[in-house]
Amino acid sequence: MAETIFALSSGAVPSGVAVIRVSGRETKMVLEKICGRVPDARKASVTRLKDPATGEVLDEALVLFFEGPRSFTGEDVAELHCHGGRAVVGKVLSELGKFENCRPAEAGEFTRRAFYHGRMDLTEVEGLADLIAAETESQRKQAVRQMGGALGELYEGWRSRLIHMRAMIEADFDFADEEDVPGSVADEVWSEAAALHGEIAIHLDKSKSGERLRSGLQVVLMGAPNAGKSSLLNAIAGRDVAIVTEEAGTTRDVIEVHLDLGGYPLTLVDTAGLRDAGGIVEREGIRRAQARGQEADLILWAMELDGVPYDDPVSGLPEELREKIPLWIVRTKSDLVTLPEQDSSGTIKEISCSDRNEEGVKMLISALTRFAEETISLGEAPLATRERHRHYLSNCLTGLKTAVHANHLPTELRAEDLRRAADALGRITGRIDVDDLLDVIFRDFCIGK
Ligand SMILES: Nc1nc2c(c(=O)[nH]1)N(C=O)[C@@H](CNc1ccc(C(=O)N[C@@H](CCC(=O)O)C(=O)O)cc1)CN2
Ligand SMILES: Nc1nc2c(ncn2[C@@H]2O[C@H](COP(=O)(O)OP(=O)(O)OP(=O)(O)O)[C@@H](O)[C@H]2O)c(=O)[nH]1
Ligand SMILES: [Mg+2]
Repeated sequence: MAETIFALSSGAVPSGVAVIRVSGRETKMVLEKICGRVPDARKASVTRLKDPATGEVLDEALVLFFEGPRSFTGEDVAELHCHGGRAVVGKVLSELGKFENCRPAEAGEFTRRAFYHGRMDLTEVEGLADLIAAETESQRKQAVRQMGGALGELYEGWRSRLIHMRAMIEADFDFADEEDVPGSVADEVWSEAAALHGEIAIHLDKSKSGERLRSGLQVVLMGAPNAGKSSLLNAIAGRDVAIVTEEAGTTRDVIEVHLDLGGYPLTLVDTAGLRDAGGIVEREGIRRAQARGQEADLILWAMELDGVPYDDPVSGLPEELREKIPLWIVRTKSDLVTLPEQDSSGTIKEISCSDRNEEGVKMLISALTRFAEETISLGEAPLATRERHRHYLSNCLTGLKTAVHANHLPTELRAEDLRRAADALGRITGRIDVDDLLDVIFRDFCIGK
């Protein structure tokens, strides 16, 4: 933190305006040298930026100064809102680099300083990263909520209940020898711990939803060669994404399209048609198709309405994909034959469509939209959104469970399990030693954030 950092915080140049952010101890000195003065804190002022050595005007900018600790990072912060030309931005950044103890910021470093100075907890930091990555309304909503502290507050609330339980147990120790204090305090604590275990278990159960919302549902198109998968992908995407030919074995690579279905994110994946193929390239394509199928939230099994026996419609689908993953049969090329009665028996859902028939494609899109709504419905309660959260939540549950059930063990040991449970929650919010986690969390940030 000894160094002052700077970076372009707005998007790619050229742009209408470019925001260059500076944070750290030298901020005031930088402003004096480059603007001629330190502007009033938290007031926008139009200022000429000058080369400190020659006095040459670099740009006319809007300048903001935030005096620490009332700033985004908690340090002195300046923002130079310059014109967004490549040369302007390049020149201002290079002048900033000439000041002593000033250097370009690393990815996420401003936010890292905000975390370090206690302006944000780790779940808020993650929420901010998610907000910048958000592509759909539901993702934006979840991220704004998490950035605003909803998830962190939930976990800190649970943690303070655990800390309170331990305090009760310790108080019970202190009074244990005195006759007039009833020995039931501990019993109460254990029933409270059991109740908390229940709450956290429910929350953990729903966490898959939060993660799916963050990363988008994976829907994988699979089927025999020539079934019409790529045509369907193009029809749903509304553009010509994948190559379509009458040759079986056209698609080899995995092709992804990101869709926004009623605000829910869904990635539709086109894959190579499955068959016992000879060529090396096609075989590799089929291997990748099956790997994507394994990770899918839903498989769309494409097959022509005509010509394929109805007794085993999914023949060709690897055994291991049949049971685990929801699967819809999509009868393609429905324009070529008259439709049989729709059969919607069992868990397998059937939809008929054709890339030549808008109605069928629309039906499929609305079925996918409903699937997304049902799978990742965004309720009122904040959801865990990362594997990291789930990991520590289950550590917390283990601690709680051990404490509750170990009634044959001395209370000190059971209290120690409560501490472990509380620490696991503290690792999620970043209140408990997290140095080892930070690099991973900040790795995905943009420079300037
Ligand atoms: N120009 C600009 N726009 C931006 C940001 C920014 O840093 N600069 N933000 C960031 O990337 C976001 C806004 N977030 C911010 C959060 C806190 C503070 C801040 O100065 N907080 C002080 C004062 C709060 C107050 O006056 O109410 C504090 O928390 O003490 C600034 C921006 C989005 N837009
Ligand atoms: N009439 C009609 N032809 C279709 C329809 N969908 C696809 N086709 C034709 O069927 C052939 C194969 O279509 P593709 O979309 O390439 O099939 P695919 O399943 O992606 O095939 P592979 O990539 O080889 O596995 C092409 O000639 C398409 O024009 C449809 O709805 N109606
Ligand atoms: Mg194809």
